[in-house]
Amino acid sequence: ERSTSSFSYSSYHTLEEIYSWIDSFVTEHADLVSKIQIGHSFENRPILVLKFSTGGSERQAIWIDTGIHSREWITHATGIWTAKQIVSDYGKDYILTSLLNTMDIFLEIVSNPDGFAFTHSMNRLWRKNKSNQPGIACIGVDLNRNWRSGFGGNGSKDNPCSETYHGPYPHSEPEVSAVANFITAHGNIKALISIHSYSQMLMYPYGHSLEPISNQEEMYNLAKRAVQALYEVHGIKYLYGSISTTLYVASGITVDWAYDSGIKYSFSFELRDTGRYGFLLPATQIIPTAQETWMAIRTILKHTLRH
Ligand SMILES: NS(=O)(=O)N[C@@H](Cc1ccccc1)C(=O)O
Ligand SMILES: [Zn+2]
Repeated sequence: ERSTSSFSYSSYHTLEEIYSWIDSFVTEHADLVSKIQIGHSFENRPILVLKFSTGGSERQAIWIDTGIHSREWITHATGIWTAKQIVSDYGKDYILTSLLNTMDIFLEIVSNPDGFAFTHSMNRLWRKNKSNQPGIACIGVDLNRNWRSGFGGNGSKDNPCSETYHGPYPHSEPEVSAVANFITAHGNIKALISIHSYSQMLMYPYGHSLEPISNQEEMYNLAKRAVQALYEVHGIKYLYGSISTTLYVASGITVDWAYDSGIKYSFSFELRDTGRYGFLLPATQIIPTAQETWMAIRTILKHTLRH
């Protein structure tokens, strides 16, 4: 990709196309965006994060990740569109402008590069990463079960052949430890948004237990406002609430670890649709999905900026 102007935001792309787009995007917006490598995957692919910053040092920041589950292609596509929206909103939209004048945004688009490459090469419905252990027949750990929060609990499996295999120990997976170490070292992340598909839900901790978080009321009301902002774009309805009560019990998940690490505004999205196409969402829905998701994300950013 020599320039992002020839990149189609309404198509799905390969890992190589996305990494190449990232380089062009950073070159074209060098005043606002930089590329950080926070680690490498099991198969030694770089793990890349876009940093949106207007300067300063150790500023409070927002973390957004997409693509933890490799088959959820709508999430990477939404991440790419969101990156473009952030740079075009800065200087125009008062929320993004005031946010980026005092805070940074980190956006990890391909959080599971090995799995993503595999969905293009061998198995479109691959979910996990590609790590393997000697003597074990099945490959891959579920990167949304490997976090040190309720690790190994209900809603995760210790069978390596399971789609929700939690891995041998917390943060055993390089794709998880890279993010956990980055966030811990940064120490000033105020909100975390981990984007999945599908089901059309906006959720917050906990997943590993039915116990309400301390700021449950605030999170419920914020999720309600975010879902309303999303609905107003294309009329798409989302459910919202805590993960364990809205969806199912799941242990070792990103947002529970984030919340327990002090990131009070930790959310997880399940994007379109509700099952008609599922993970095979047609590319014609990429931009409408990204547009409506942005309005929900913007609502969360606005609240974080003010609290
Ligand atoms: N995206 S999904 O189909 O895998 N569903 C997710 C649901 C989910 C999403 C966020 C936190 C906990 C659980 C999963 O990890 O099971
Ligand atoms: Zn997922």
